[in-house]
This record gives sequence, C-alpha cells and structure tokens, in this order.
Amino acid sequence: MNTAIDVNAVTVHYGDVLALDAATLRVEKGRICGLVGMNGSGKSTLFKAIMGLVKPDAGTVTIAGDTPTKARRSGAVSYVPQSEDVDWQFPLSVQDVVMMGRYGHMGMARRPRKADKLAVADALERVELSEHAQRQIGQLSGGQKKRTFVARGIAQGATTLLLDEPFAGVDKRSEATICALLKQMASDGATILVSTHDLHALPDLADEAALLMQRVLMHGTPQEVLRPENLALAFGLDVINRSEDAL
Ligand SMILES: Nc1ncnc2c1ncn2[C@@H]1O[C@H](COP(=O)(O)OP(=O)(O)OP(=O)(O)O)[C@@H](O)[C@H]1O
Repeated sequence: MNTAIDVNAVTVHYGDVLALDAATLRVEKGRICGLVGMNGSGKSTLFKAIMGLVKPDAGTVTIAGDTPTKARRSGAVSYVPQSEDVDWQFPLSVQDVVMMGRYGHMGMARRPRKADKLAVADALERVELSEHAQRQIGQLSGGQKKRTFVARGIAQGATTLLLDEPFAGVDKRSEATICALLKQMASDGATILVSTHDLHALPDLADEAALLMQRVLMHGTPQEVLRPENLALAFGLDVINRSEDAL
C-alpha cells in the first residue's frame, strides 16, 4: 500500500477545548476520502494539523512520508479553506490567488516566468474561471471562490489536496464542476480529503469516508459509514431521519 496521508493518534487542544483526541486516519494515494462529522467535531482542526498549521499535543502526521511543514513548503499539499477563514476584501485578483500556488516554484523575487503563467492559465481553464481571472476575489460567487482555491492547488502541482466544505454555499453547477475535477485529479494520482455536510453527494464523490467526533469513529466505504447506526454515533437521531434517502 502507498499511504499518502498518515494521521497517527493526533491530539489537539485549544486551551481547555479538546478538538482532536488521538485521531487516526490513513488515506492511500489516488483515493478520495470524505470527512463527515457534526459542527465542532474537529474537521477543520484535522486539516490544519495535516497542513502543519496547528501543532498536535501528541501524535504524528506525515504526507507521503514527509512532515506537514516540509510537504507544505515543497508544494506537495494544498488546502482549500472554509470560506469564513479567508479575507475576501483583500485586494487580490483570481489570477493572483492562483499564482500563489506557483510561489514554491519561483525564486525569492517571486517573479512569474512563462511556465508559471502557463500553469496558472491552465488551472483557471480547468476550473472554468479564465474569463474571471482579473476579478477581485470578493466579487466572486461562493462556487467561484472555491474553484479559485482548487485552481491554486492545481497550479501548485499538489499531489495531496485538502478541501474544507467545498460545497457549502455552492450552486449545483459549481458542485458538479468541483466533483468532476476532484475525480479527474484522483485518477491522475492525487489524494483528496474533503469534508462535507452533504451526505447525499458522498457516495458518488468519495471512494471512502471517515466519521469524525474528536477521534475517527469509523473509516470505510461511504455506504458503511453512512449506515444509520454509525450516523447515530456521530450526529444523533435527527440526522438519521433526514439522511435516509441517501442510504
Ligand atoms: N482557534 C480556536 N480557539 C479555541 N477553540 C477552537 C479554535 N478553533 C476551533 N476550536 C474549537 O475546537 C473544536 C473543533 O473545531 P473545528 O473547527 O475543528 O470543528 P469542525 O468540525 O471543523 O466544525 P464546523 O463543521 O463547524 O466547521 C470546537 O469545539 C471549536 O469550538
């Protein structure tokens, strides 16, 4: 087996709050893993631990054998954050954000070369945003914002992509575009971890799913993880009734 994301017994506290409690998750290369859990279950914290943006109190994370910091600096891993975590007023165009994915390929002066410009243009085309390249990021729709960050990961050449709720506030067209892109990237060998509250879409999108509640309660096929008794563990009874159609 070829493990791309290896989270081993990771514990994270924010002061007195226990956000992750010995969470363990392994995702093999080329797989799409859906991360499911209620609000506050630790999904964003898990992403940040994998990116090396929060330091675990205990446990280890490796990405294709490298530490998170090394993987981040080499551009091997890319993160599509929750919309709330981005300052959309910042004076950056879509093209500027996607070009950030090329920083690891540039020298200290960060002067884009032809290869960088081509990579950005290609990434924008793949996410269908070429015509919006010069727009300020705050002027975009929810789906266009998400696609901008996916394009940054593509331009970067990331082999591991982490997406924190990419379908929240996104219309069906953007959702379909993002799903198709992720599947294409996975079939090209990328490893993808994606959190979502959209349980209905999970079996179509993901090869596997993990149920998080501070720790990984279950990791298996989407069908196994979405069984009512497993959702009851992670969400309580209400969600079971609402998710019956998806099972
Ligand atoms: N910077 C922080 N300082 C203090 N507590 C935090 C901080 N970030 C997260 N937490 C707490 O840690 C726990 C896990 O939060 P996290 O954002 O990882 O959950 P989540 O599953 O991503 O939630 P959501 O689905 O609402 O995005 C929550 O109880 C949250 O309140």
